[in-house]
Amino acid sequence: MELKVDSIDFSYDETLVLEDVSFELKAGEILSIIGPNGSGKSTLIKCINRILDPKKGSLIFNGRDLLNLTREDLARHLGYVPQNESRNFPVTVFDAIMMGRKPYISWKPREKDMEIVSEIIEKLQLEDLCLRDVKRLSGGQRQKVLFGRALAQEPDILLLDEPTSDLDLRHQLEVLELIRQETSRGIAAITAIHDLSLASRYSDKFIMLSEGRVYAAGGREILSSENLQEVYGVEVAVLEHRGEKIIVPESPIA
Ligand SMILES: Nc1ncnc2c1ncn2[C@@H]1O[C@H](COP(=O)(O)OP(=O)(O)OP(=O)(O)O)[C@@H](O)[C@H]1O
Repeated sequence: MELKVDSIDFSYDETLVLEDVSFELKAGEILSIIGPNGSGKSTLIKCINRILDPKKGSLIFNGRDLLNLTREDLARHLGYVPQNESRNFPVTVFDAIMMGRKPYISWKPREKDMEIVSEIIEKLQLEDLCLRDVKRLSGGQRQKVLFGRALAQEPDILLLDEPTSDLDLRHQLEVLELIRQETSRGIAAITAIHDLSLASRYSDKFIMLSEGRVYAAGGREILSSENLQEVYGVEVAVLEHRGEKIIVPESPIA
């Protein structure tokens, strides 16, 4: 698996919100997109998932232009977890996760689809909720269901837009551990994330966006107090705890 994003631009109407964004991703890697509110993280994820079409540049997946893939192909290769999603029709947790199998089902789920969905429900410890309407879940429970639906797609790349924003400490770790487990089995993940300490712990590489441009890209070394101060406009202390970086925001820069 290889994804090459080369020099993409995107604008909503006339306003350019992504400019000249490039990066590469390989099987097994977790890439975190970081940057302040409005810097373009969700827009970039939506461009990769083809919800939005970049105005310029290319997205090459395993040597093929992503623009040439059918919706069904895309859904077999890319599993998207949106920041939030509101549905107007009732659907149970089980059925919501089964929706991830849609690209593989001709008219009704097979035994294998049922098994995959049941395994995911167990992995995410959603057994007690599996017949509950998704609308009657807490924000964090709903976020886990969206993650489960993406896993059910058995994608090559998981695209996760703030997958832990509604989760408590325990569930944040559980979901990030699951992402790591999945990537250790050969898929890749791209995650937009605000928690820089968690990002540091669980990511192999980073792109730091500032006003739609890549301000810095690379490994943990880009999480320096200089870069973070410049991009987020706050004084930041970068501490070490058991070999991991802990990012502590101290005070806004006047
Ligand atoms: N549908 C839209 N129409 C017009 N402008 C939009 C739209 N969606 C986002 N934008 C603008 O595009 C820019 C990038 O937004 P985006 O949601 O990608 O940022 P983000 O980094 O994901 O932010 P956050 O951390 O707040 O989720 C922002 O200036 C935002 O106001």
